[in-house]
Amino acid sequence: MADNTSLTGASLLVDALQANGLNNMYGVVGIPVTDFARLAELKGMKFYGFRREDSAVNAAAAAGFLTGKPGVALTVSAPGFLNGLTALAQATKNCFPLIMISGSSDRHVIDLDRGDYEGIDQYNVAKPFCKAAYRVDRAQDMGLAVARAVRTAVSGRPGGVYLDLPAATVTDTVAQKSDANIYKVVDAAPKQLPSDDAIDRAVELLKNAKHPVILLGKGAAYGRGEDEIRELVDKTKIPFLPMSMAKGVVPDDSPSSAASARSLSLGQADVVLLIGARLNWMLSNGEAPLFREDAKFIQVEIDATEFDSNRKIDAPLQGDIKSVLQKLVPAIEEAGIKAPQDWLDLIAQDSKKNNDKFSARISASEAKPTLGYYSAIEPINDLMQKHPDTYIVSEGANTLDIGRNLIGMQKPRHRLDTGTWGVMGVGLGYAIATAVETGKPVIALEGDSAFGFDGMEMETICRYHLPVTVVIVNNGGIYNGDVNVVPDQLGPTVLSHDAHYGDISKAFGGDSYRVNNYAEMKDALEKAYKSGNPTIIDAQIPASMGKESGHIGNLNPKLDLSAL
Ligand SMILES: Cc1ncc(Cn2c(C)c(CCOP(=O)(O)OP(=O)(O)O)sc2=O)c(N)n1
Ligand SMILES: [Mg+2]
Repeated sequence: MADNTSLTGASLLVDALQANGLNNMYGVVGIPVTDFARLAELKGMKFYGFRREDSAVNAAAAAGFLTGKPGVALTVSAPGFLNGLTALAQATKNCFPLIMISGSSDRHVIDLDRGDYEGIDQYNVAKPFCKAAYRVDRAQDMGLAVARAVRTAVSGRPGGVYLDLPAATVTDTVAQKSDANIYKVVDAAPKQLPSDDAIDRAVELLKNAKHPVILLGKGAAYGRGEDEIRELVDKTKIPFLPMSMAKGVVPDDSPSSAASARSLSLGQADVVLLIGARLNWMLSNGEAPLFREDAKFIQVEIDATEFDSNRKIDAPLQGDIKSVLQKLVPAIEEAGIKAPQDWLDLIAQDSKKNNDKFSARISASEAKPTLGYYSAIEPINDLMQKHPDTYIVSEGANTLDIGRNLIGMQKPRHRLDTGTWGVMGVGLGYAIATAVETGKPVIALEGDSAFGFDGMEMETICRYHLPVTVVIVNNGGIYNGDVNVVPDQLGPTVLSHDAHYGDISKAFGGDSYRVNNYAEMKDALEKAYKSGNPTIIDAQIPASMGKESGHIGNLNPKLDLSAL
């Protein structure tokens, strides 16, 4: 490499990323970052080229969730930056650490609005959608820029950081490398411990609880608190419920799981211990009837402004999850706290009733000659129990919701899905980064509409020959495929039902299967898993299957269209 290249902003940026242990980059190149990406590869980074920026930034976000280090994404300016912005915002909402680097224009051109090639004020546009935005205008500031980006992304509540990289900085130089002051951030995410008073307050509440429950959010998975949480559940037998991406923090088949008795366990709980879970829309904002009006809440949360966001928190425990639990669990054990047996019996009874109903639905679906949601997804659950190292990524509505309940997880951080915003189009980007970062097989369980948002990334999966099996549950529509409102006009939710999505995989050298019943689905899944090849399995189900908006139909305003 020419000597002066090593003194450019581009080279110093790579040095600073590598100094902080960041060696993978997910992006789409073009003006002004193409050579920057090439230089990154020449200096030992791995660059993964995508077909669209939102998938690349989603991949970097997933890498952040899985590794605890910020994922790194790269986009071009303006349209590429804007394509990545949704994923940057989604990462911030999900509290996944991520640094999105976008090429940009020089300030003097933007600020005088002189009309640049792909010129918008990206630095200011990004701010409302991320944890912080920084702009690096001089090569000499590169060490500081990356240090700030890394620390901001992972400290406190993790999130997305935008790093604006003007074209001029790419080629700007320093006289000597040391001028850029490149260093590894010291203790990027410092431990934060709760006060002894806060611990005592929480223990006091649990001591008197008749109906305690533990609610685990994706923060508990990200915070790597599984050892402490498993000990807490094992020692106290307090029933737990995992939110979607917290599944596996405690194995779903644990006898203390109350997931099958969700309404009863939350609706009758008198003390709720929230661990890395926010009382947002996914938990009815903490309101009745999901929770009792008189329920008391203990909340483990790193961001104090989250407390009382939706209802009074009686025992706030501020700190990082692992540090809080390392103080809280021994204190609970010392107090000899155990869940009352009558409460456990009540939950066990309700769980058995609901599990019996669920199993009957699965067996009925498996017995049918055609495929349904349950018979299409149950083979994935079977495979997961046999191979718990496998990762699951999922998106859709019914496909997502039924899959969440049907697929039991044994390990933490092995399930990624549409997250707090329920965003479609995350699946394949998440699957790619999961396969890259872990080297393990990934199953992407997709609704047919959801797959359409990022289906072209199947080419990326095939190009890097990743062990990703994409199962597309095809009911020919958004939620379902047979609601037409105007004769001989396709309804707004209707998509192609007799579709051969598998051909997209074949087009790029991947494998494909089309299955119409349980046995065929089971067989195709086994073959795909064993092959380690990129694969699409087209699981055809009737267009009539699927509820509008899956399990969150209550959020979709209903109009009386019959009168029209
Ligand atoms: C970016 C984006 N656009 C649109 C939606 C709305 N939406 C859409 C378009 C969904 C797809 C549902 O259809 P599917 O085929 O993926 O799954 P099922 O048919 O099995 O329900 S789920 C949902 O909330 C969204 N959540 N995110
Ligand atoms: Mg569908």
